Amino acid sequence: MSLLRVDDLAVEYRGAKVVRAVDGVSLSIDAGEVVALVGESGCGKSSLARAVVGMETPSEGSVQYRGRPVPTLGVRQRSNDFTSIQMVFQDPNSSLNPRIRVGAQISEGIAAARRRGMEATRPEEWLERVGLPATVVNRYPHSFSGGQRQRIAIARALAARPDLLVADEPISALDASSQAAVAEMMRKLALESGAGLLFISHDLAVVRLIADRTLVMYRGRVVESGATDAVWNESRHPYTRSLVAAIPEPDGKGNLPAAPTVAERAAWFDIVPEALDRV
Ligand SMILES: Nc1ncnc2c1ncn2[C@@H]1O[C@H](COP(=O)(O)OP(=O)(O)OP(=O)(O)O)[C@@H](O)[C@H]1O
Repeated sequence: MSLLRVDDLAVEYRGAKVVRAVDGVSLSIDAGEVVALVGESGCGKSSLARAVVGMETPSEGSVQYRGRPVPTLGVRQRSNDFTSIQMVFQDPNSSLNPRIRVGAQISEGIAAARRRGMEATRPEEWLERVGLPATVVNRYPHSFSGGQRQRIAIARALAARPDLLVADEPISALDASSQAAVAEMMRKLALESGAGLLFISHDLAVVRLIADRTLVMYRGRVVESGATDAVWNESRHPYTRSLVAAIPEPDGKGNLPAAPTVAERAAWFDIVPEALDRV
């Protein structure tokens, strides 16, 4: 059974006119798998993510987590079963409480894991895992940079020991130099705990670095999906080809590069593989 299964999902917003933001999307994610959802702004990625975590009610179709329908958010928060789904948003300020010390916020995640019978961990451990010193545990969010705050939001989500982590544009608010490293860190930490990761981004270059499978979304529909390297090297849909073509070509001849190795990917982003262990 898949960890997450989305079947023929539609999400509509009803105002003066009906906006069909997600239009018949199906996907599945297994434990230990990183699946990326890419597409331009407004194509429906956030609407899909919100439906996956129960923040949006499907107009059609279904979202099943471990074979059961995902309940709406209020019900989910009261049910220990569903604290095993965590979400990281683009803007860490929307998920961190400015009046609570970061260590206490990470402890909320730890408490959620404890309620599901997981062993106790300390907030300092999670800070160190996301590349921050344990000594910052008693500071408030305002004393950190935007990038550091996002690391704290990721630490809090991971401290809840999720089986499924849904990350909606988690790196787009970070400065360019740390985007790839934070994305790689999320992959590493999610997989270390055996979780599945749905990584949403408009940036195919970073997705190429971390995702096992990629789905390309265009105007509410998935127009292409498959192993990331196949989507990269053998994309069929013109929209995917335009996304791929927008990324600088390493060979300079207009040919798509062959599937890169992990070391090549790391080099492409100027990451020393050892450095990935430190972020
Ligand atoms: N609450 C809402 N009410 C009405 N329309 C909405 C609402 N939320 C999103 N939409 C519309 O649904 C469509 C998809 O939006 P969505 O935010 O899901 O896309 P996205 O790919 O995540 O874009 P972005 O990367 O800019 O967040 C857009 O046309 C958007 O204007």
